[in-house]
Amino acid sequence: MDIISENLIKTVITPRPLTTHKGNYGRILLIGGFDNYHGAIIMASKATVFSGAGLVTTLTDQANVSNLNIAIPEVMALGYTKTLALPSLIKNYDVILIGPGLGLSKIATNLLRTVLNSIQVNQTLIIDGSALTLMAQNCYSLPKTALTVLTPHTMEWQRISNILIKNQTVNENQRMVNILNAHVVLKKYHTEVYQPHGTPLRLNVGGPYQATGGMGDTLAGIIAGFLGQFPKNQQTVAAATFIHSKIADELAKTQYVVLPTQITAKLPEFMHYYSNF
Ligand SMILES: NC(=O)C1=CN([C@@H]2O[C@H](COP(=O)(O)OP(=O)(O)OC[C@H]3O[C@@H](n4cnc5c(N)ncnc54)[C@H](OP(=O)(O)O)[C@@H]3O)[C@@H](O)[C@H]2O)[C@@H](O)CC1
Ligand SMILES: Nc1ncnc2c1ncn2[C@@H]1O[C@H](COP(=O)(O)OP(=O)(O)O)[C@@H](O)[C@H]1O
Ligand SMILES: [Mg+2]
Repeated sequence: MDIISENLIKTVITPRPLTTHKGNYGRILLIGGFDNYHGAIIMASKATVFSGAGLVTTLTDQANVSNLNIAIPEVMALGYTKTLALPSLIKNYDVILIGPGLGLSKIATNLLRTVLNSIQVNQTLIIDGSALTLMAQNCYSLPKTALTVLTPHTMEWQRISNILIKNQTVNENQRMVNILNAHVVLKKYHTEVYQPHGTPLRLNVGGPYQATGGMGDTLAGIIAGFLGQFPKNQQTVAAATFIHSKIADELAKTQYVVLPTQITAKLPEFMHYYSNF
């Protein structure tokens, strides 16, 4: 088990070549924010934009569109309708994140199933929150993509892997990661980042001041933003995970709790620091 270091993050976050444009920094599609979870996808979308993604589109509950537009006008907001042609929409994106505030409704299940059936091998898929629970409930298999990243908390991992929380040892987790053939960010105190048949990485930053609803939605958004612009590998997933909790640690020097949106607001400053580090 290796520790995720500041050295790793500086190799991932590099200065931008002068002639690049938004098309070079990822076309990201986020899907979520239904039922009473509208805020989750707003937090995820904000985090994706603030982490530097080039073009961000968010598909959410129709009733959430104006709130999303007000919260983060850089995002192209799409309201869900029954006539939505999701398979042809998905084709336009490099990275798809599904799950923050998706809920467990029939609409949510249909959206997830369509994503799993439509995604192509050159695309990256991130599955978070309710989408993980739906995967487990419906016994859905993971598709073949360039990279699939699951971002469960320990209960979501129990549902997906059938490994009880008390039995979630590094060896057991790695065994299941190999079977699933997906990257897994197992969120907890000292989050672990797994890749199939690889060496697990452990975070040594972060703490209970992060125990606020939306903290994981925000992390999922950062991972999406990072995978849109940096190499699609475990180091990039680990760098996103590191910066999320590193910012929290900095804020926690003077704050009892750290809010997800405060972490997001600090992303550009911390990315600037690490790009020149
Ligand atoms: N503002 C919004 O719109 C927000 C929307 N959100 C959205 O809500 C959706 C449902 O996600 P969820 O994680 O809240 O519920 P669910 O998967 O049923 O887990 C609950 C069960 O798991 C356990 N458990 C929970 N966390 C754990 C942990 N870290 N480590 C270990 N155990 C943990 C917990 O245990 P207990 O609290 O009972 O001790 C309980 O048994 C999802 O789409 C998400 O994006 C939220 O992000 C909040 C802000
Ligand atoms: N005690 C803790 N120590 C470190 N990180 C924590 C702690 N409690 C929560 N977190 C972090 O907060 C996030 C919680 O994720 P999750 O439960 O999915 O949140 P949500 O679904 O409400 O957005 C994870 O990134 C996790 O590592
Ligand atoms: Mg979550």
